[in-house]
Amino acid sequence: MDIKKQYINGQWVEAISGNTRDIINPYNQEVIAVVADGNAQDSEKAIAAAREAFDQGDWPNTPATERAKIVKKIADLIDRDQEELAKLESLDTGKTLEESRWDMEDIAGVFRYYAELADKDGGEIINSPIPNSISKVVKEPVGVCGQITPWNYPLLQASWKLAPALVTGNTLIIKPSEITPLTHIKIFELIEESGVPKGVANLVLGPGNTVGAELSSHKNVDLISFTGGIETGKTIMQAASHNMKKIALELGGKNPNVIFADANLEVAIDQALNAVYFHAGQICSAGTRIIVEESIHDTFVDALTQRVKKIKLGNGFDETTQMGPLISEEHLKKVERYVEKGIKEGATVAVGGKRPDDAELQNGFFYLPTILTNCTTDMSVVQDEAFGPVITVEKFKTEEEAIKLANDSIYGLSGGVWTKDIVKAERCVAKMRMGTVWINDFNIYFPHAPWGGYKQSGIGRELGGMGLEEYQETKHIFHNLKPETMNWF
Ligand SMILES: NC(=O)c1ccc[n+]([C@@H]2O[C@H](COP(=O)([O-])OP(=O)(O)OC[C@H]3O[C@@H](n4cnc5c(N)ncnc54)[C@H](O)[C@@H]3O)[C@@H](O)[C@H]2O)c1
Ligand SMILES: C[N+](C)(C)CC=O
Repeated sequence: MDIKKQYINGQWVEAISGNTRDIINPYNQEVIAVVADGNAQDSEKAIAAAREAFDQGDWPNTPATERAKIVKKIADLIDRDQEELAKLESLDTGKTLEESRWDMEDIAGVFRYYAELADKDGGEIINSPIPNSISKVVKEPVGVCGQITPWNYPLLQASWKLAPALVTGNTLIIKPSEITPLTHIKIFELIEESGVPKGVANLVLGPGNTVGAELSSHKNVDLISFTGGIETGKTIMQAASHNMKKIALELGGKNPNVIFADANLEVAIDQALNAVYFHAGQICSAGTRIIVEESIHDTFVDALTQRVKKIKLGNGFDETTQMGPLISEEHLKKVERYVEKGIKEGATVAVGGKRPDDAELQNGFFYLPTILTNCTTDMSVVQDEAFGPVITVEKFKTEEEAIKLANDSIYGLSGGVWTKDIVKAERCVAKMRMGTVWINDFNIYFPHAPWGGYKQSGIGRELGGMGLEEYQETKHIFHNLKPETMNWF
């Protein structure tokens, strides 16, 4: 197999060490690609290229309209190569091809959205209180941006970082998860084809504790934008403090899905499945904490369980497959341990709770879609992010209790409320401490609305206007049109 390379300073290059890494299909453990496996030296080289492109190059001062044209071209190229990108994403992550196709549509939409937003903010004239002066506020790029992405939605999470960074005139180095680099490599072919100048966008491949750590700590990186787990987020925050770089952190979630007895139960049950079992629950905003009103608890759980029993596991490329594997053996074991601990703490397995027995699934990292009942908020299984296909069910009697349970978490990424009572719904979401709340829906996101977490789910916002501002500095320019001496000293 040809070695897939990094993209640094406009060149496709192997790792300086010459090291490579096998990329594994989580459905059957076959090697699907061999990629360069960089280390801190490769990061250093990419940072130097991005620094030079920012300090000496034209990109930061290129008119926003011109940058927007290039970013829009990237969107068009994504559309052109959508099927190839979707297949690579499914091979690499195990998610169904249908889900990857949705992701690719979303991704092109993100590039298009930011291309359209690029030239809309021309700054602001301030009504200066000082006579004979002009006071204005302009937005400028932050500088060299380090970007680190996770394995669950590799290219989608990258698009939330690449598109706003590019249209605002920054230069960047992105590092995908070492186990899912394939669509990042492909999009850099498209970035090259689109005409982004050399050095502006760089791709470094390799592990977090070398390549990622260097990006987070390096003095020549002005901003680090990270999507991944809380513990890694803390490490990155500490590393970023070395040169006080700006940070944007999109971290985990343990997302409550509150179901009132007066909800449209048919829809609530159907969407409760979608909220968790897409991509085998490996979604930061998965609605894994079902909090259901006691009077409908048994009916709700029975109906949900019947539907879960019918979920078809398999190869993401098979059109009948509804749920693919987990990402790795290590992650599968983590999910197993999490469920075992929940059972020891008193949870009951309503369905699933183990690996499937089917012969055809034994080479993949599969875990059955699972529902745990009799859960209480003090259990680790209710508090910790499983990042797998596992629902925990808690009961409530009053609205107040439901909100208290929903907020009882170190996380604050997202949550949902199901009820036909619109006043009650608005009352609840006003009290829910999360960055995104859905009423009578779950897991909806689009480029126009901000995404990010309260509490330990993160710092900052991606998407929307706020996602653009993350990549901008704000400068106040005061111009004295009639300078005069004061003769104070
Ligand atoms: N909030 C969101 O929008 C969002 C979206 C997707 C995933 N996530 C979260 O991501 C997590 C799953 O992803 P993961 O397992 O890839 O997360 P992770 O934290 O293990 O890894 C994420 C990235 O960080 C890198 N990394 C690891 N150690 C590092 C270090 N010391 N310094 C710098 N970089 C380092 C990894 O190589 C990878 O590229 C879950 O917690 C999930 O909730 C959040
Ligand atoms: C943000 N989202 C839902 C696309 C992916 C989270 O893992």
